[in-house]
Amino acid sequence: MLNIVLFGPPGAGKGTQSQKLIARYNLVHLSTGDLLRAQIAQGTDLGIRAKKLMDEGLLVPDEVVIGMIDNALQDNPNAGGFIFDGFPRTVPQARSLDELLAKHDEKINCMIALEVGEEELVKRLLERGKTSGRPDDQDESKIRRRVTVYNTETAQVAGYYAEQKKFHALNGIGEIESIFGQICGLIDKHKPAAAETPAEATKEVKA
Ligand SMILES: Nc1ncnc2c1ncn2[C@@H]1O[C@H](COP(=O)(O)OP(=O)(O)O)[C@@H](O)[C@H]1O
Repeated sequence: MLNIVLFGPPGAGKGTQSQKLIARYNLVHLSTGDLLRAQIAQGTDLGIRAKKLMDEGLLVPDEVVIGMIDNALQDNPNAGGFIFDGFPRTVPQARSLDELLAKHDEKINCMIALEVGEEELVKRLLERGKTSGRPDDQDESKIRRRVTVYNTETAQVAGYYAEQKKFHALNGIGEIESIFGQICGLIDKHKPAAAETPAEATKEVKA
């Protein structure tokens, strides 16, 4: 399996690049933002509680998103791998993700961070807010709060993956296709050599 964390502040382009990556590598896209918005649309208790926080640009509690990811991993036993988008957003979430993947004998292969400065993020999100219908995209002060939450609570997740030598940063400003090409270059360098594993395993069994 190929498991990638796509990382970066709100508006960095994670969703756009995820769509292209799932097609190229046959992966399942797990966006905690999308999963939460699905809960809101269904009017579940979880959705009602999460909506208040999301509309204010604050994070929902770790155990809520960790539970959703746990369920999603179990719901996709035959996936070729996953793109985690918008998750993990805190160090406890990153630790939990490692534990959940370990239960399935899996791990994160690489984490790719898209770097974009605050003024560009605000511009992009206000533009997205014109059509996305997302309350958190329509108010500049809420957008800036999301960027601040990213800088104070989420940015340290990069250090967690750097310690595991899995952190890679790319400039998120540029042509979508060019950024996609750079992401694919990194993935191709770090993806597991699928063909080698079974052959090695067979050799060991014989020996
Ligand atoms: N992993 C997470 N942990 C906590 N809250 C989350 C997480 N993922 C999404 N959220 C909530 O959902 C909101 C929207 O997330 P998302 O769709 O990823 O948007 P964006 O990255 O564009 O801000 C966040 O501001 C936060 O309130």
